[in-house]
Amino acid sequence: MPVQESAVPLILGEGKDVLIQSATGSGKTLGYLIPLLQKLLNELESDNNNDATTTTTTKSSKSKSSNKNQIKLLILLPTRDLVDQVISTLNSLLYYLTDQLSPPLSLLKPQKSDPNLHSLTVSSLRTPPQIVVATPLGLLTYTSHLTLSSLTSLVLDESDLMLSHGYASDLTETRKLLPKICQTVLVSATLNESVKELKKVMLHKPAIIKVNKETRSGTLKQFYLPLPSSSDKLLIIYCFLKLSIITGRSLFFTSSTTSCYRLKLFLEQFGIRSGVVGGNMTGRHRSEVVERFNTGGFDVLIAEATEEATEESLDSESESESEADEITSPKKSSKKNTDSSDFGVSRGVDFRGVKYVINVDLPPTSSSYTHRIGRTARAGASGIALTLIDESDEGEMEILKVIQESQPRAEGSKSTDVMTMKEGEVQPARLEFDLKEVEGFRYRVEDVKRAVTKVAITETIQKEIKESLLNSDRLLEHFASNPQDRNLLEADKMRSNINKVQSHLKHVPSYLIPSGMKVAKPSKKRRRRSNLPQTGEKNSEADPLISAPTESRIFLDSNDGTGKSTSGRKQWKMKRGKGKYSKRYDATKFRGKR
Ligand SMILES: Nc1ncnc2c1ncn2[C@@H]1O[C@H](COP(=O)(O)OP(=O)(O)OP(=O)(O)O)[C@@H](O)[C@H]1O
Repeated sequence: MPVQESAVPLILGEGKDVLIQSATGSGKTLGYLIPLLQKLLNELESDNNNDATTTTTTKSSKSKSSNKNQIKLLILLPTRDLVDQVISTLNSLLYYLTDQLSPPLSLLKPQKSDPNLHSLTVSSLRTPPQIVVATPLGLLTYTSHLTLSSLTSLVLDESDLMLSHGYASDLTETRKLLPKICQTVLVSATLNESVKELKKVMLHKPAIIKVNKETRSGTLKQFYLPLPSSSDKLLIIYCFLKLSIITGRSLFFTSSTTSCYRLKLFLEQFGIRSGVVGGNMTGRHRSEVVERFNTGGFDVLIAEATEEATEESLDSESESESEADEITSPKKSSKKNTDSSDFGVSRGVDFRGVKYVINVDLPPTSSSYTHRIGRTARAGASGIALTLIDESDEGEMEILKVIQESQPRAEGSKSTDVMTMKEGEVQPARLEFDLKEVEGFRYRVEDVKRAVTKVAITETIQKEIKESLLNSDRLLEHFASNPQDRNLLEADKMRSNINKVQSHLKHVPSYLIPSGMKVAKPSKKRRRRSNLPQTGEKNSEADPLISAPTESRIFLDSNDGTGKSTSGRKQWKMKRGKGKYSKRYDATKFRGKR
């Protein structure tokens, strides 16, 4: 990966301070972790060699043990979710190094749901590990229990978000604890005022690594779909999922916890399993849901994008000229950290194999848009981003324009690509989809929408919170000594009025499927060749409630750049250059004949 090719020699070979600015999903995390871990191993080895050559044996053994128990590498991140993610990546990298390095320690501000976290962390700090991963606030919570005087490397990851999370004063405090010489790496996907601010204050004669989007090997195609009103969004989501226009792992971004659960309950009624990651959940619960999604537990993940309100004001801020020895937030009033502010999933979280990012609610800024769509097309893979827009809302249309200005033009693609786009087209490009094609589904969608009541949504949220508490490791001890609390929660969890799923809704009646989207019945010969089961077919023909076709009709079949579905015969002709797709085809002659 280009970012790693550049970062490793600069960080490890030249020992420079480095600013890494590269697109989402381009491999920045390993870009700094690998060289810094190697540097750490080199330091430990040289410390050990020095000890071996020291003459007094008593002295040497003392210093050996102390070297092993000093914090050498500190990684700061703006959210708890990112701290957990980096700890998990580190644990995999350190798998074969357990005899040389102790497990990394995370420092997080204790929350009400983690009453024992503080004492556990303090006891871990009695024999400090070499690597600490923390949020700035988490680090400052434990300063009286640790020393950073031996630190040799510091990383500020997702640094563009650091100041918008109100960490300016915390970072100023942290700087006071650092030794004078400490190699620092600043990492960000975007270069905004926060990053410039931090660069000025934290880096000394830095090398700058800027990897352009063009170096990405997979393609990220961006579309928007204007809808007459926001109430059409659920109709589109239902149709795209049920008609297999969207297949594979998809991430749906909404702007509130309620919209997350409304969508989840709505999809549930149609037999579509999904998971939610929202601000109402504990960090551990969120990590579990992400892990279940990453390992194929379900294909639809609905995420609440919470951190974007703070970014909004940042984006519009003009350049601030601050003194170079104090970190100030580019925002006029710095937002103070709260427990919920250090959560965010559209930034940095590594959702694996995401094929589609769907913005159910429009992100407020171009920067939050960039980060959301960066959850797909990661590590050289391809992906599609689709944003649903309420065209009656002028504000949304304005934001769309700003987003389009910020995004690269379409690269253009061959007919084999998932979705064809014209070279140089503005992105996100309009997806040509006629809502009339799916009008037949409106009745059932509206019916189900009515069934997803506010009460049902609130109960589901409460149920999730109870589930979170029941599964909490940290409350295990409490439940062991207070079983009545556990029983109360269990009983409460069962008392729910959430609507029962109606199994007939799982199926899509074939008479409702638009003709352009019906799968052509293959010939007998082709059926044999593709080993399709020849029995049981009668049933599906006789039953009007057959399941939807499993192939994507719009994204896969659209080769004419319009996004409209095309028939199988047209497909065949296009592929083989027959008929009007032949090079020798003369349109005037053809018209004459007719
Ligand atoms: N050299 C590599 N070969 C293959 N996969 C890689 C390589 N480096 C990183 N990856 C994978 O690429 C994905 C994206 O990497 P990473 O999370 O570091 O991206 P990022 O640039 O930090 O993105 P973001 O800005 O969204 O945080 C991860 O799943 C990671 O495991």
